[in-house]
Amino acid sequence: LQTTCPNPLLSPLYAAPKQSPLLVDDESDSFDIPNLPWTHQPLCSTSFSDIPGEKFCVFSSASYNLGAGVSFLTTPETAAGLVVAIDRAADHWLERRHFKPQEEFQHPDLPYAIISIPGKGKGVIATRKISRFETIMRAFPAVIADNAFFPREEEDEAGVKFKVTEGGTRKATPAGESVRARGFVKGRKYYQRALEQMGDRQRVLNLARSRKGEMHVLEDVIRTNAFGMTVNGRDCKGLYPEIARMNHACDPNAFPRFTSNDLVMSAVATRDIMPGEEITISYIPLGMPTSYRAKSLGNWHFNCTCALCTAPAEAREASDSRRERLMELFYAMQDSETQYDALVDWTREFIELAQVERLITKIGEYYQVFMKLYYDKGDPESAKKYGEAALYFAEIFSDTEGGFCTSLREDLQVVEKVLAESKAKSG
Ligand SMILES: C[S@@+](CC[C@H](N)C(=O)[O-])C[C@H]1O[C@@H](n2cnc3c(N)ncnc32)[C@H](O)[C@@H]1O
Repeated sequence: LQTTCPNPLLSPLYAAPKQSPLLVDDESDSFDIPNLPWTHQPLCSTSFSDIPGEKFCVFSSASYNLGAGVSFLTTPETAAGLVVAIDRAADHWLERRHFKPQEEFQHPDLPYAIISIPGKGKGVIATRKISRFETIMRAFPAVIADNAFFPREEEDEAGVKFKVTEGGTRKATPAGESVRARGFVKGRKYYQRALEQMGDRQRVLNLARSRKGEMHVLEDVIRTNAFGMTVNGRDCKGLYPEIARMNHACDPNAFPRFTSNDLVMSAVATRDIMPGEEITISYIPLGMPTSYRAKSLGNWHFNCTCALCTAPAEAREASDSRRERLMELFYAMQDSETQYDALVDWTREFIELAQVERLITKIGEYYQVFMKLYYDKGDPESAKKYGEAALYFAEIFSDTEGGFCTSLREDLQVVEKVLAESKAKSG
């Protein structure tokens, strides 16, 4: 009986760089060691966490990205894990030429320009034809902040206000005190520090704001412009100033793709884009009907004027009914009572509707589910077909080294093994 891990050093559990020389905080004697990118002593606090003693700090590198700089509001462990990714940004120096604090921007080597768009502030348009699946832009972060810096406030059925923390624990708020107000005050010092330590503040301060006056300017900019993302297993908001100029559309022609190994956020074209066409991304989950989208976009504090939301009622209703049917089919297909023949019919119907609704960036997700369904129904051939297609799209639109692609590759290996075994048996 083996009671200890045979090779503890290789276990991912042991990979956390607890004793790593890269792990520093406000109490470290020296953070000025050769491998560290930080240009300032971290500023830390234990008040952002419900876990006793857990620290969150501001880590900044003013020299990152040709002096544009970056600040991370995160734990010392996560910051230590980011050091290698920060270094990798150097590989992309050619694509960072456009990092200048201009409000409007065009460069002959880049396929887009940032211009004013009536009713939407600034926006990004194509300056030449961009082909489907082409990477339009690669953006580097100005700030990545853990969600612990953004307390949410919710009410229970009796109307009592709760602070919802990162770990999901709920704390009742003292009567009459606004948690949002407390959150703002607490974070203010750290946002200010993150801003001051950034090389190029204008790059961030020029960005759109939607809640003026209520909170620290950096928090407002982050809430208006940042992407939700997972970094080292933690939920964060990432501010990528150049890509943040892209406006929202409910049927967008681009998709933001985050790669964890270099912290780059790219915009990938989901279809051919013609010169002069606005380049858009979706700020909310794709494939939802109008009422859900309006509610979701309410959190972004603007009324959507995209082509789908302003389309004639007939077109919107037709799109809504296709989207509702897609959801209905997706649940029905996953019901354990579903027979194989029905699964085949519904898969065909589902794919046709998803094509009409142009949900190409969701295809990887859908096909992963289809792979599992066909595998469970004893059809590994079809499972393999959907698994391969899922991986093809996942590698275009998501992090090739991330969890989704990795699990797809592992699932495909299982399916291929089963197929090889059954072929060996029959042959
Ligand atoms: C992330 S910024 C996008 C860039 C922004 N237009 C700018 O000037 O920097 C988000 C803001 O852009 C505007 N916006 C984005 N998409 C829009 C849309 N579909 N309809 C109307 N306004 C939009 C809203 O003011 C929103 O708060």
